[in-house]
Amino acid sequence: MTKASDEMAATALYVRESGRPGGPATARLKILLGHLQGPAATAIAAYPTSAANISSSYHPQQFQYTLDNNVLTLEQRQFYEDNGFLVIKNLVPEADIQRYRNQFERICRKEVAPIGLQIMKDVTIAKSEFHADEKAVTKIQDFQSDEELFSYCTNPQIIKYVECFTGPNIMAMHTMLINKPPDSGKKTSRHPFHQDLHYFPFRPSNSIVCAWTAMEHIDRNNGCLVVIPGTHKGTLKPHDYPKWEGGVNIMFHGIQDYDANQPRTHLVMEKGDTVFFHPLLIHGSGRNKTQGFRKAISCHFASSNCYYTDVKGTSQEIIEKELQNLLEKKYGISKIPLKKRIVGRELL
Ligand SMILES: CCCCCCCCCC(=O)SCCNC(=O)CCNC(=O)[C@H](O)C(C)(C)COP(=O)(O)OP(=O)(O)OC[C@H]1O[C@@H](n2cnc3c(N)ncnc32)[C@H](O)[C@@H]1OP(=O)(O)O
Ligand SMILES: Nc1ncnc2c1ncn2[C@@H]1O[C@H](COP(=O)(O)OP(=O)(O)OP(=O)(O)O)[C@@H](O)[C@H]1O
Ligand SMILES: O=C(O)CCC(=O)C(=O)O
Ligand SMILES: [Fe+2]
Ligand SMILES: [Mg+2]
Repeated sequence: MTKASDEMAATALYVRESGRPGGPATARLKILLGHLQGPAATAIAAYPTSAANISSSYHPQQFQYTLDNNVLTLEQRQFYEDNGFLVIKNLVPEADIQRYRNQFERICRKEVAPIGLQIMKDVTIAKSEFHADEKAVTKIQDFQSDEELFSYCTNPQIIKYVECFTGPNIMAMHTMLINKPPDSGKKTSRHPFHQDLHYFPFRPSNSIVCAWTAMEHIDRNNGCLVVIPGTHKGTLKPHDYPKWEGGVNIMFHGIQDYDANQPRTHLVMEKGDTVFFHPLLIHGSGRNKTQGFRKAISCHFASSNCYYTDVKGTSQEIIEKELQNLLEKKYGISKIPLKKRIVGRELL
């Protein structure tokens, strides 16, 4: 694959937003390729593979979900192995979080418009005539082209931990800043229980990890993350929209047949605390019962050794179809497979 076609694939998402491909920001974005294709493969070859990493582990049998690089204590490794998540307290400095907050506000005020950025509104607001500024934005996605927000993904403190799960050659695959609004009374501020892998057309799942950082104190009052420990050991479950009376946000698919009796853990976190979790871990977030907009920033990282998969004929086909229909309706663009829409950015 040539450099030009590589970039064309990588900018597929951006073409429809900005009306023009390329440009300095997109030139630095690369699609995550299978390890046999394209220029990304050159970069990959310079690094040890994650397989090599696993085999150099002191605990090859014992540990399946973490790598041996002397960052995690034995207890921390064991905790992630058993539970599928790990909270690191006070990881991201307050000054950095203030920068993300300021940039988010600039984006909401439309002072900056990063290429490829998706702005999501709460369903209650999206379906009404009310279009205020940041109060209408429930989350932004795909901020990989925004240097200010992307500095979250390159934060050395974050990367140090990410490497424990992905190995050293890392791609930032999906980014979000979530601005959970006060619940309107319809419970639409909830995020149903789901597995993030449902949205991702690449594997293996053990080489993917989400970092999610609280931008303020978050507890059950303003809708904390809720996890079902140990569920990362299961398989990807079928997802669809939950049948909630008050409505559900677009693309907020949930697991249909989850066991409501499984014990949940509510993650109470302070500003800067960061949870790393496996893409099969079942999680969601509760209602925001406060008047504030609850903020968190997150990135899904993957090893560059991951490869894209075709979701056709799998339980993930539903999200691909939904995105294709949306694009067709909104922009008249014909069918783009999911694997062409999730664009990673290499951490250089
Ligand atoms: C990743 C871990 C899991 C996290 C969950 C997030 C899922 C992540 C999945 C992906 O990211 S897949 C990878 C690629 N990502 C994307 O393609 C981003 C998809 N997002 C979008 O395309 C736009 O952000 C979206 C269409 C959702 C909103 O864009 P706009 O604000 O320009 O849309 P617009 O206002 O024109 O609304 C389009 C339709 O959606 C409706 N809509 C918008 N926001 C809504 C909402 N929140 N709830 C329900 N409906 C909503 C809106 O009413 C309208 O419906 P109608 O055509 O029937 O009028
Ligand atoms: N029927 C359901 N289907 C899928 N997920 C659900 C369902 N009911 C609740 N959840 C999810 O359970 C998680 C936590 O629920 P929790 O009970 O803590 O929050 P809440 O119902 O919003 O608030 P609270 O119970 O504290 O008043 C959230 O991720 C929520 O979206
Ligand atoms: O509510 C949150 O902050 C988490 C949402 C979430 O899990 C997701 O978008 O995948
Ligand atoms: Fe999620
Ligand atoms: Mg509840």
